[in-house]
Amino acid sequence: MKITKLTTYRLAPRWMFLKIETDAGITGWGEPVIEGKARSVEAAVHEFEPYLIGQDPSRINDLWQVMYRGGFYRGGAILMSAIAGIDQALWDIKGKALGVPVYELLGGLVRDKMKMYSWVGGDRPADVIADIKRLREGGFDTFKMNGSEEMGLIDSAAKVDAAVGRIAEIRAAFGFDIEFGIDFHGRIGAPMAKVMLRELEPYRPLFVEEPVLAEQDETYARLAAHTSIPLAAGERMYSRFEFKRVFQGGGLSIVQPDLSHAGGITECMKIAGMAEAYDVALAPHCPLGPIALAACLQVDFVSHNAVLQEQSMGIHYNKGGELLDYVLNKDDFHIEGGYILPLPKPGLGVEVDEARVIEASKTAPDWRNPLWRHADGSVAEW
Ligand SMILES: O=C(O)C(=O)C[C@@H](O)[C@H](O)CO
Ligand SMILES: [Mg+2]
Repeated sequence: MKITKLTTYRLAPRWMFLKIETDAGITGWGEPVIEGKARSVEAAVHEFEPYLIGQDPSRINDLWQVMYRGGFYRGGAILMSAIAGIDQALWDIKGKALGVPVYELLGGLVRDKMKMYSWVGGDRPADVIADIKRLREGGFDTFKMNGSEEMGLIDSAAKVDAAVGRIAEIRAAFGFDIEFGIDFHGRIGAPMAKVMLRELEPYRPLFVEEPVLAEQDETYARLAAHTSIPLAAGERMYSRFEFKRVFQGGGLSIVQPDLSHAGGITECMKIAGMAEAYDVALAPHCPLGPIALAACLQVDFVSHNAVLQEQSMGIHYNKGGELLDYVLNKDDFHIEGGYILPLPKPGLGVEVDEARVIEASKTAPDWRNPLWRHADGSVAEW
């Protein structure tokens, strides 16, 4: 079998799908994208074409190494997201060619169902109580929300109290019958992270995510020494070589590699294994589309230390497109009681509605995250 064509489709809400065709008529789909830089990733995918056209798609490991090492420069959000989507599509082809789901090629199921969580609130975490109530009726008992709005490197007790007050309201409304992660989203710098973690202790969140920006990953261990709250990060780390430093330095209880940013299934399987060796839990990041989620699930269902899976149903970013809009086999994404079952079909398990994808790609938005500024006019982390 030979790779014959790569086609990319940017489409609402902020996703990009990649279709890889072969001379055997088997097609694989991937989701290479960086939110807000889809065009850059699209260019990167097509710059990899000369390494892929005419090659045997079953040689995923060799093609991965060629893409990673063959161009001298390596790593980073754009190139690793391009490799991620190509890798996903190659695994999709392999599974379809052999007639089995990818998790069978990775050694088979370690669990019968996978725990999911739902986002509540938006960019500015306002009223999450109503969201939690609604989603609990749908069977979810685990949630995630932004922990604060803009936060200065040093900020006021009032700002801290406003952020912590929202968490206190959740516990007052639901007690400890629900679990939630608090995403600091990199908005809180190292000085205030210590303050916030101390004030959040009594409310026992399941985890705090991106307690500082990935570029301050040496801080994780220092923060972990000050709090019992499990710390999580990983969506802005792009290879096992970045995660290596975090495992060695310590401090993270949960790693959240993104299957569409960190080199795909091939790379995230290696990250998952490294995490297990350090007794670190795996909770893949996935605020994206169905192919990205399907790739996450393939890794979740074969990784002993996978504990939680993010999914984007109802997420505040999904304006103009919802998780399963471009999926024909919607029923296979069977979520019940906050768990999802393994996707049964060969490959990644997603039957893409290609006609709808092509149509949607004609009006693809150039999504960008908002640019926030502090009261003094300086740029604020979003
Ligand atoms: O889902 C998460 O944990 C996020 O922090 C969302 C963030 O990754 C946005 O997708 C960036 O545009
Ligand atoms: Mg996050």
